[in-house]
Amino acid sequence: MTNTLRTEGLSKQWGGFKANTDITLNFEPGARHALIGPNGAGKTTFINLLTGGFPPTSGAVYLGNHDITKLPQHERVKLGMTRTFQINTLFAGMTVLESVVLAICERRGLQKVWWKTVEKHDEVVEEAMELLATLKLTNEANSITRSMAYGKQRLVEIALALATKPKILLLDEPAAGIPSAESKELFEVIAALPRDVTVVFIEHDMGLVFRFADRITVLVGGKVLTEGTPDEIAADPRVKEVYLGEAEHG
Ligand SMILES: Nc1ncnc2c1ncn2[C@@H]1O[C@H](COP(=O)(O)OP(=O)(O)OP(=O)(O)O)[C@@H](O)[C@H]1O
Repeated sequence: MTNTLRTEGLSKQWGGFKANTDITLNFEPGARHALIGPNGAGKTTFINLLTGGFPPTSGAVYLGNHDITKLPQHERVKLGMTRTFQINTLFAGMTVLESVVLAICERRGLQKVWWKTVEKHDEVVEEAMELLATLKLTNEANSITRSMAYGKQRLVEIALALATKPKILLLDEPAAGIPSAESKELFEVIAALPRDVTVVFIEHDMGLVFRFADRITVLVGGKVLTEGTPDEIAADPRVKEVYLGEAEHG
């Protein structure tokens, strides 16, 4: 499958410290794939290796038939893999619609001409409104992003990532710092995204993970402990041990 993301023997070492060791994983197209594990397990490091935040010490990342291990982040985005970024000060002061229009123009290479070509402008606004509808943000189209609830701001970040038309969307704790009612709503929207987008996400809230993931990978000490369906993971005594041990120490 051209949309399959996979890694082979991916490792990252900081000096003598092994943050990721020999991670070989397959992300099925359309999956809602959660990465879980205790603090410091190497989840964010792994996402950074996938997106090109920094290079691996060894191993490879493939998107379909492309070996993307050495590609910079923007090239990976062009091939269909993107992550969310915190809304920067420029986007925070704009309306939701303006931000998404700008992101779509960027993808279409229209950033220098869009305000001149009314016809294209209409097309872009239409695409932006469709995207906002997918994310249940239609009513917020004209709101200034920074004035919105945090849960809605996270959705705007996802809208900006989706404006690049990704096949793979990577989310590092999308619900961090938002009230639980809003995070459930956020995950409902994420779960309902079109199935042509594979979603890989890190999440600490096990309620959300088991409700919304269809595959789960457990990382411990930088290595894959196990991988499977939510039922398989819930029944795995090694996983219980890791989380019970963490609870006892915490
Ligand atoms: N740039 C870096 N230099 C040195 N060590 C790093 C660097 N980035 C991460 N680490 C270390 O690698 C380990 C894994 O960190 P990482 O952030 O990937 O874990 P995590 O599973 O995402 O943790 P959390 O759930 O707490 O966010 C940690 O011990 C961290 O201190």
